[in-house]
Amino acid sequence: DVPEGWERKISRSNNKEYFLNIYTKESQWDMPTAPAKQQSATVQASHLLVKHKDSRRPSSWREENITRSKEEAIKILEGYREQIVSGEKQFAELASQFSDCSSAKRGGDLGPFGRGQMQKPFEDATYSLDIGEMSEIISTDSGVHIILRTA
Ligand SMILES: N=C(N)NCCC[C@H](NC(=O)[C@@H]1CCC/C1=C\[C@H](COP(=O)(O)O)NC(=O)[C@@H](N)Cc1ccccc1)C(N)=O
Repeated sequence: DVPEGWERKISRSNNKEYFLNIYTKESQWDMPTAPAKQQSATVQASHLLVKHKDSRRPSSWREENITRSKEEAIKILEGYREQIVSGEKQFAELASQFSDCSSAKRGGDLGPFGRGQMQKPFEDATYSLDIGEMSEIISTDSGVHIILRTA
């Protein structure tokens, strides 16, 4: 039968058998060969990035040549963070309007990612958030970010 922690399911879309990890709710087509992991290897997050003149790439879909200082970027981001915390604005609304990352087109959503994919300060901040929690302002070579962990 299936190793511990897995459940055999039938896909409603193609009637094929698949396997569900009962802990992480992740699913896979292949027959599992080991007991189900109790922690998901990936996380999902959205972010709002404000770049500055010292960013590794001081340019974005919003602004061809970004010249603001890092201090200015932090002040701007603090303003957005306050609007989100107060409930005045939704994270995705501000990210889609103001984020200097191409993920702005998806309300800031970066999709799922595992360790080793994002810059370390970004990865560590995301992994230390609970699902639904928003980070303080964090700094990477890309600029300054606020992160909302979504999965
Ligand atoms: N899903 C992935 N693995 N994509 C590769 C991520 C590379 C990674 N990126 C970062 O760590 C920072 C934090 C989040 C976004 C980001 C930077 C930049 C913006 O900064 P810039 O590079 O101009 O300095 N946005 C991106 O990369 C976007 N493709 C992210 C994205 C956009 C739309 C959909 C999915 C992902 C890195 N190791 O540099």
